[in-house]
Amino acid sequence: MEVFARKHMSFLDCLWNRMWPHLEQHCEMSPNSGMSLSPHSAMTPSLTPSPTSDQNQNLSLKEVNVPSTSTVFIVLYDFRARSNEELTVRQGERLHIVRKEGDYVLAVKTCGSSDVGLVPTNYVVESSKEPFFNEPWYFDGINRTEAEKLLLSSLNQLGSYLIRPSETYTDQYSLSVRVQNRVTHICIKKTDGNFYIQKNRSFSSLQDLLTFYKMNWKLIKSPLLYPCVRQELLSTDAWEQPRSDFQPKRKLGEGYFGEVWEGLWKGTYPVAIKTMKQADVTKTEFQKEIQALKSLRHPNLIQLFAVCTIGEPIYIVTELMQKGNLLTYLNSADGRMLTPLHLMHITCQVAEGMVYLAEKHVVHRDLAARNILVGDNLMCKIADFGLARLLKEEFYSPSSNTKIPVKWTAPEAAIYQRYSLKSDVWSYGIVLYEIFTYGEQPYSGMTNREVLEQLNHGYRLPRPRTCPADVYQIMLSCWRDEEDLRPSFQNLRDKLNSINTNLNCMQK
Ligand SMILES: Nc1ncnc2c1ncn2[C@@H]1O[C@H](COP(=O)(O)OP(=O)(O)OP(=O)(O)O)[C@@H](O)[C@H]1O
Repeated sequence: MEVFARKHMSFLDCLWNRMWPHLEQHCEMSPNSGMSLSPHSAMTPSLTPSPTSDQNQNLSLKEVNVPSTSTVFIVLYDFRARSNEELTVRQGERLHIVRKEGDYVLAVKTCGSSDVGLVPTNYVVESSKEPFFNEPWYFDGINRTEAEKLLLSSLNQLGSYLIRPSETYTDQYSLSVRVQNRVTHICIKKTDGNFYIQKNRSFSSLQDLLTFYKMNWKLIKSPLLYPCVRQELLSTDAWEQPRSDFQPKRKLGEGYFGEVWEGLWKGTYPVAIKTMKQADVTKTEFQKEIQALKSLRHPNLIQLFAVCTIGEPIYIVTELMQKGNLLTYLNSADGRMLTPLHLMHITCQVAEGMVYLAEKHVVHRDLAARNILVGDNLMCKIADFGLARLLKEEFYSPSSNTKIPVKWTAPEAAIYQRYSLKSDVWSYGIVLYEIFTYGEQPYSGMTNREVLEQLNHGYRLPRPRTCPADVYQIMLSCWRDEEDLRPSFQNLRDKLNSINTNLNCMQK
């Protein structure tokens, strides 16, 4: 009875294993026998002993490197692990292959357990052998989040769709469709080789299923108009956080990049949320810059907390600075009370942050008091480093002269876009001017064109009344025509620290 049931109704293996658990023993084979004792032995290929290697024992996904682009393999036959080194897999499951080891592959399941183990090579087949693998709408090896990211990107539109293997169930697929600004995921089941969404309508191929639901899209409430445009996925990592974790509460301001909101992370932690439209940034640049921001950490730089790049608008989430930007702060009643000693303290902090950026070879391009943020105890932090480069050319080019902050920008950068650490040094000189004038507009009353003309004739901003003479000399050195003659940020920091120390001593 048992043999008959197993032979003729092998798809009920789970049930038979429960009813006759002892036979599972029979399914196992001696590691050295080289032949299968499985009841399916007529169908399954023969086995050679797996390579014994201590390395593979108890490996988990964390410990092995699975290339994100690795080909997905499908399991052809159930395989029960006979030692710690092997991986139990079921027909239809999908695997990433870590490497080949003789007649075995070291594999990890694409979903579920992250255990790594050996599976006989002849028990698996590349998923590219599936009949629909080359269809434009079929996306192998992507998960729900990645599908959403692709469909919601600006290259796709309402009605864009794709089919992907289910993350959770073997032999199931998901039809992901963009409906307005969200994605719906519809489950496609497969039974006896037929695919269906609704039990009473099954199709022998995914192609047929799609043809039907394109015509009868109201049944799934999602028009299927365009296969999803393929593109490199924005990488998902620990910085990517769900949009729903952030609640914008109060608008703090607006800049070229979009709006900035005070908000809460998970309902409790105060954060600043900067919003940017996907359409305004070049994607590869965005990736590069955000990657750079993630690696920067300094007490005088605004700390990046998280990003939300799935959907619109992009969120860049940073620490919240309670007192807002330095320009507004200097102009405020509190700011007006600051003594030259306080002002020196601010200049030193900004210089410290810029030394760090210089060491990391990051050019700010938009250093200005409006991009420095103030917290409690006059803590100052530089913001927006690197963001200027994210904007598409037409949004931030000298030809659209209203956009470029000419009065803060070194002439070679404003005219020839020759940005460098030394053009940042020029801008730092302007920040010193803003600090010692309590936030006055530099070159007040002059147009951008007049500023560039006057600078070319050797004109420089005058010394602010509260500015010590040696600090004004530093400002002038930042505005030297020749970039090479301008001081480095290390040099500026050392000089300002020593002036600050002297001032402090004089006060005592
Ligand atoms: N992390 C933050 N904490 C508190 N306030 C912030 C934060 N980031 C920005 N703000 C506020 O939001 C305003 C707008 O910021 P945003 O960076 O978009 O524009 P900007 O720096 O003023 O101009 P631009 O970006 O065009 O140079 C800032 O001036 C500041 O007052």
